[in-house]
Amino acid sequence: MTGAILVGGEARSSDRFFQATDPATGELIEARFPEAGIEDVDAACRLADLAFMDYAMSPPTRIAAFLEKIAENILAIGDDLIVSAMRETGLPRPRLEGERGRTVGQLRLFAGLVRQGEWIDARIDPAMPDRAPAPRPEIRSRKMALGPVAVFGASNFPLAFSVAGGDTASALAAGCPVVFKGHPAHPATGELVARAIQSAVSDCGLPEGVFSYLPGPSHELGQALVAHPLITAVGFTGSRAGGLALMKTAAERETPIPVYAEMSSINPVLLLPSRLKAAAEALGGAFVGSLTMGAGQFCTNPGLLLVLDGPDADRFLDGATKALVESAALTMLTPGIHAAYCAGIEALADHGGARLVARGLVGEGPHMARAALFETSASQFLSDPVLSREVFGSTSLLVRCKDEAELCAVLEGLEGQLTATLHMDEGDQALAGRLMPRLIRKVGRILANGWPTGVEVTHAMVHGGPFPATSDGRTTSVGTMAIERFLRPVCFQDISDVLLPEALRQDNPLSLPLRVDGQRI
Ligand SMILES: NC(=O)C1=CN([C@@H]2O[C@H](COP(=O)(O)OP(=O)(O)OC[C@H]3O[C@@H](n4cnc5c(N)ncnc54)[C@H](O)[C@@H]3O)[C@@H](O)[C@H]2O)C=CC1
Ligand SMILES: O=C(O)CCC(=O)C(=O)O
Repeated sequence: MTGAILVGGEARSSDRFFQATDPATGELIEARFPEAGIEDVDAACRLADLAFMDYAMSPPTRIAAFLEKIAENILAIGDDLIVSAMRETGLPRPRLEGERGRTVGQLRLFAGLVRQGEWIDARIDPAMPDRAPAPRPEIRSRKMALGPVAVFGASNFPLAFSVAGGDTASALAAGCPVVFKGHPAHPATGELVARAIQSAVSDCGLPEGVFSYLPGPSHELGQALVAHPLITAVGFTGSRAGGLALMKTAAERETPIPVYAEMSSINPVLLLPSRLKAAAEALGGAFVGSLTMGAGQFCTNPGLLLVLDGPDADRFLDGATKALVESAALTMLTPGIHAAYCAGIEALADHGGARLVARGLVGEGPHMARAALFETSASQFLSDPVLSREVFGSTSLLVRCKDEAELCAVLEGLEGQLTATLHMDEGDQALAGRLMPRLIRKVGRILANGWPTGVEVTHAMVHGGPFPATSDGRTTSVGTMAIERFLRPVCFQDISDVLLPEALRQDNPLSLPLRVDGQRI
């Protein structure tokens, strides 16, 4: 790791440098990293475009082997990767080791998906030369990669949502070269992973432009990347302001492109009455575990609790308070995120419409988050949009609803969400059934009797949801369905076999699953 901008196979430097902060001490980390400039953006995008068709038309086995090689190279970095991520993010070792496992598992899951071939969605509608009154031509189609993709990593998952995270894995799986904008909060960790990908490109004999890495803190860098005419789509996880700014740039280009941005969510948790009666205090304690995990720096953090008012709501608050007042303060990812968290808590504490229920322990480090829990009434909540704004970190607001109608009004007033959680038992089935259509309209994932933090990476997972949880609620950024974001269908009508992509040739040389005249074979 030398501090470099990686443009294809080349390591470049710059005359501008930046440093990361160790959030545990507040000190700058000594290593200096070159800031990528507009010329690097242009060179990376041109190389990506040059690599595109060769890479996209590769047999699935070649792409799958590449994804597996990336996973292998990441593991080969060894403990340096974990140590670097700990220093740059303040996250603890077990969490980062788990995240490395998730990252590698994600790459391997996509490799399996790519090999299996269903994602190509090869379809053949045979010609009907004798059809009357007019013959039908032969029609074949497959899903094809969009082209070079710009990916922005998140600060809160320096491995699983960063350089080799879900957006990169799904774009590479689809056959799209990736130009990655490095997150300025973890440049050493980012570069270690970027070099692992760069080596995998050469180990697998792929064109160098399949991957480039552009580190830097400036918005201009990210903007130039999204505006670059050779970029065809964007993957992003981060703030609402950042996601919206990139969506605007993408929409205003001469050729607008899709932006898949995962932004803000407060993840309502509904504590239904029968379950609450049975387990109010225990639920309060379990809730605090999810709230404070990772200093609450999850977009799936349970930021809103909805409850029918009554003594069981008080018992829940008692249980939560007991756990919360003993919860340790944890270091946040960056001074900026910590400052935004403190400002958010202050705004809620000063807000006449919300009452502070409890705070966690005070920490000793410079950027430590004390957990917080507030409560309010549904009528207050409904009358003031400030109360439903995300405060990124370990804080949550309990809303007391006087009846089911008020609970439904609160749900209907919410913006789009990544998740909604039901705590329920058999006695709550009927109410849950009435709430379900409302939840389906609002969120990407509905779960029962668990907590929303900790997303599984699987085939059925949806980590998405209507705006502003994401910029496009039709998709997911976690799980194998994420590949769909970077594909488009291309149809071949009466094209001779020799000109067809291999995936659609008559003798099915890739042994792909096919849909012939609508039937799976
Ligand atoms: N949705 C989620 O999962 C997450 C949300 N956040 C939110 O984001 C806040 C700040 O955290 P960051 O990780 O720094 O997110 P951020 O959105 O500020 O930055 C993410 C990436 O986008 C780039 N970027 C941001 N604004 C841009 C703009 N206007 N033009 C071009 N590029 C831009 C940054 O340089 C960085 O590479 C947090 O306080 C939290 O509210 C943070 C992490 C994850
Ligand atoms: O909860 C998780 O595992 C994922 C959360 C997430 O996507 C995020 O915070 O960006």
